[in-house]
Amino acid sequence: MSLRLQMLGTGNSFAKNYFNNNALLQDEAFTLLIDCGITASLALHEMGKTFRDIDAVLITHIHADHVGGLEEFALFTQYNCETKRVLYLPETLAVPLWNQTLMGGLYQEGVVGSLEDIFEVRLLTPGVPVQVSPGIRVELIKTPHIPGKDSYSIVLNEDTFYSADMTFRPDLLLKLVQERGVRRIFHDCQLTGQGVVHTTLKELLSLPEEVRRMIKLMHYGDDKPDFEGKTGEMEFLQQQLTYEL
Ligand SMILES: O=c1ccn([C@@H]2O[C@@H]3COP(=O)(O)O[C@H]3[C@H]2O)c(=O)[nH]1
Ligand SMILES: [Zn+2]
Ligand SMILES: [Zn+2]
Repeated sequence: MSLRLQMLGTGNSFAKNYFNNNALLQDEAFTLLIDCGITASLALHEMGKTFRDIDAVLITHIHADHVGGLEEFALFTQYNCETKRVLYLPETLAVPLWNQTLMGGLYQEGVVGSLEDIFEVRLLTPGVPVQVSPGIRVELIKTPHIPGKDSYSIVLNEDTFYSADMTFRPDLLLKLVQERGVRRIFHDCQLTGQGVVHTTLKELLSLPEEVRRMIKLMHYGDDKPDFEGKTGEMEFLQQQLTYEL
């Protein structure tokens, strides 16, 4: 079964030359959006798409470059689509996503009082795989990002790791490759500075060559052109390009 990945954007939260790091995953008849940042609708527009083309959205964590477009997504589907879209949500994010992010703009007395009034909410438990569509199976892994702010990376179809924003976890990456058979890694990559809330290029370059060859870099800054040819075996994911998985 063919599976295609198309990054709406590959930028970090302050990038101006790249859209937010959000992804489309498509099998024959299903389209999953992974994260929905501030620039999501504009990025989709550039791709000749709208939120109508999305069957489900999965949220990895609550930062504006990952959820800042959900209000527009919600209102668009509420008033332009016949069916509710599915919202795959890590169970610990359900309350904060509504109470701390979406309620302000979406609450409407007697009309919208919860996520369930807009989305078909399906809560995800880390470590419990869910078959989202015939060709897309997701399993969450809680990964470190910002203390006290849950963030979840994704194992896709047993062979692909899609990192959320996360700090360096070489032990996890090695375990995924050596014990779970992961063969492809899409990873958050901060090109300069210390890895306080992200994984740095320097840290990823410290991984064994076998693992580096599996990695494509994403969630990078506008300084990316300065690092072309300086990432070893790891390639930069290009936004809006379609990758056959
Ligand atoms: O303790 C903190 C919290 C946040 N930040 C910045 O805010 C950004 C939020 O989006 P992001 O997760 O893509 O990247 C984060 C960082 O750039 C930080 O540097 N240190
Ligand atoms: Zn981010
Ligand atoms: Zn983040």
